[in-house]
Parts: sequence; C-alpha cells; structure tokens
Amino acid sequence: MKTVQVGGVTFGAGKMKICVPVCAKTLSEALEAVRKIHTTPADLIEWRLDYFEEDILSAAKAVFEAADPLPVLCTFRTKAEGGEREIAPEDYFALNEALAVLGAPMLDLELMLCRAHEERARQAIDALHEKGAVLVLSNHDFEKTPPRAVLVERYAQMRDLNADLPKIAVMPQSQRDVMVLLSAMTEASAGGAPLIGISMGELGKVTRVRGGAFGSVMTFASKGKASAPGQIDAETLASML
Ligand SMILES: O=C1C[C@@](O)(C(=O)O)C[C@@H](O)[C@@H]1O
Repeated sequence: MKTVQVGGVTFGAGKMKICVPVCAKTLSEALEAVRKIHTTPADLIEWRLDYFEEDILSAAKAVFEAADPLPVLCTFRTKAEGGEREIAPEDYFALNEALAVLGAPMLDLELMLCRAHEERARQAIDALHEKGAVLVLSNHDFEKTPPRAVLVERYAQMRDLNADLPKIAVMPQSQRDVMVLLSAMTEASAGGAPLIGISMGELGKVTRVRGGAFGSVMTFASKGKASAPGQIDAETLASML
C-alpha cells in the first residue's frame, strides 16, 4: 500500500491508525480532552471545530502544541453532513487555509462543499498542500448507505480533487449495506491507494475494527464523548486491533 506520512504517523503501514476526536466548546476543555487522549493508545487527534465556541484561530497553536507529538486533524463538520454548525462556504475555505498557515498537520474538507464551489476549493486545496498539510476529503451520510457505484465514484472524485486520504462514513440499514461499503472500499483501494471507510452505528462496528483488511488506514475511536454512532472506546479498540 502507498503510505502517507504525517509527523511520526505513517498511514498505510501496519495497523489502522486510531484517531480520537475532541468535541470541546472551550480551549480549556479542549486541552483537558487532549491530556486525557494522551493516556490512550491514540495515534492522532481530531479537533472538531464545529463544537468549538471560542475563536478557533487564536486557540489553534495551543491545541497543536498540547497534542504534540500526536498530529491534529482539523475538522469543521458542517450541519449538512452531521456537524454542529453552519458556516458560509468562503468562511469555511478561508478558515482551513488559515489553519494550514498556523501549521495544522491535517485538514478535513467535505467533498460536497468542494464540488459545489470547485474553483475556490481547488485554490484552497493547493494552498493547504503548499503549507505541507495532509488533506482528508470526506463524505458522510447519517441516514443510509448509497449504492456501491456511487461510493466508488465519490472516492474517485476525492482523488481527482487531490485528496491524500479520501474518507467516506455512511449509515447501514442492513448487514448488506456494511458489505456494500466494504466492497466499494476494496475497489477504490485496488492498486494500493490508501483511503478511509466507515460504516457507522452498531451494525457497522466491524468496519471500525477490520476496515484495514479492505483498504482503510484510519479508524475513529472515542475517549469520553463519541463524535459519531458506533465509535468504540480507544483502549478497547486498540486491544482489538
Ligand atoms: O468523519 C468522521 C468519522 C466519524 O463520523 C465516525 O463515524 O467515526 C467521526 C467524525 O468525527 C469524523 O469527522
């Protein structure tokens, strides 16, 4: 498998990397959450910016420094894709560019927002890469699992937009849906291209543990507040992996 390096973390080599989200409203809550994550086997931290109620850019350096040596994935998850807050598209791209300037090691941009504002998105993506940030392009469906061909096509669109790590998280309604996601991941990662795939909820838990066998290089686990249905506690997941 091709690898993607972020600080001391090599995605695509060895086991799936464990990412633990921080869903804090204030900087002091975020620092406390980061401290707790350091006691877990997490490989990296996701800072969910849509939960944060203080000034993101003023807090960013303190969060990155507290997390060190773990890299931080900065994610503003929009309401449309299951997040806490709305944001105007220009503010969204500008925020991500500013975070890259401040040294964010990894950033998550949503595929649908990027496609709806493609020219602006490509400009932002180039700017993030110029600053050395690793880009996760993501897509979520908290209701259902779209057909396999749609999922494969979305992974391809993410690669076309220069994603380093394309990511899809969808909700299964049946066991078959879990297999639809795994099958789409297998096709989209053929040839060794790394990606991330998650089937959420109870039914999908198997993908959070065994997704690595189907091309997934990262899995999300919880410490305290989970950021999505089906997330497994970080220590438990590490022992399962
Ligand atoms: O995209 C994802 C994956 C996720 O939704 C999950 O299912 O674990 C959790 C989110 O915090 C993250 O941004």
